[in-house]
Amino acid sequence: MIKIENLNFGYFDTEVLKGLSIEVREGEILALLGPNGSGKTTLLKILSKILEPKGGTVLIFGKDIRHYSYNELAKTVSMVPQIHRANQPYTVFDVVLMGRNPQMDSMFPRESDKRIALSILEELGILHLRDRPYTDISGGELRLVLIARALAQESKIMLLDEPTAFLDFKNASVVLQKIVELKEKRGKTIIVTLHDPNEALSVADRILLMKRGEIVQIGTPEEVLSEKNLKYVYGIDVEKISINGKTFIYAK
Ligand SMILES: Nc1ncnc2c1ncn2[C@@H]1O[C@H](COP(=O)(O)OP(=O)(O)OP(=O)(O)O)[C@@H](O)[C@H]1O
Repeated sequence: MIKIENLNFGYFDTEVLKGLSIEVREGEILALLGPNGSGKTTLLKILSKILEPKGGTVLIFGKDIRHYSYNELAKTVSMVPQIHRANQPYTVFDVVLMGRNPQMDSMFPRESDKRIALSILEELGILHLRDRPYTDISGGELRLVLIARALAQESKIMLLDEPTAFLDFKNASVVLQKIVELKEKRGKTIIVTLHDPNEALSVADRILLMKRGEIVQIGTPEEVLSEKNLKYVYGIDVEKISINGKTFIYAK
């Protein structure tokens, strides 16, 4: 579904992604894990054509990302950014409706587009915010709105950059459950950056562990989240414990 070969990228003279080769399988949740600055967001920005590779290829459904128009790519790939500056006081409903743009033939949303936006707001438990300006909501509420906007896009591939950042304990768990549901019920392919290995353990089919723009290991959570790998990547000692058949990782 996504095939990345020998991908290189750098900002100015600084190399940030160094010869990455990865295949992302249809219908899987791939979690990107790695310390701050390891290149996770940069990789997502390349997959959503915000940045262009400096070397190597990215194929999405067999087609080079360079040959996708922005509109065509937006039908296939949606992105929930890590940082979003809300400038204009659009209502929450209008922001979510904007997610329908790539699917619309004219400038005007159809009734069906509005229905989709409303049902997504309801599904994420933020229907009560629909008429509020999205400049005047909390950081966690804004994150849910951005997730709703990406869902409204109805793309096969979703990229989520730290979707649980700023969320309270309950909403973080709602979003993680939603990610799993999106895969299981809607067949989405999801690439998600996370910081907490426990969150990655709970949702990911596979984990890509990165350090300074390179792949440390890609594989199942059990394979990748070894004490040795985590020590190598984060420089801390961790311990894995099992409670009722579930594994948890904590820093010692
Ligand atoms: N616009 C930019 N201009 C120059 N350097 C940048 C820019 N954006 C990111 N970088 C640098 O590229 C490297 C990778 O950054 P990136 O944001 O991809 O990492 P990350 O793994 O997503 O980090 P985090 O977990 O902190 O979000 C870092 O060294 C960062 O300082």
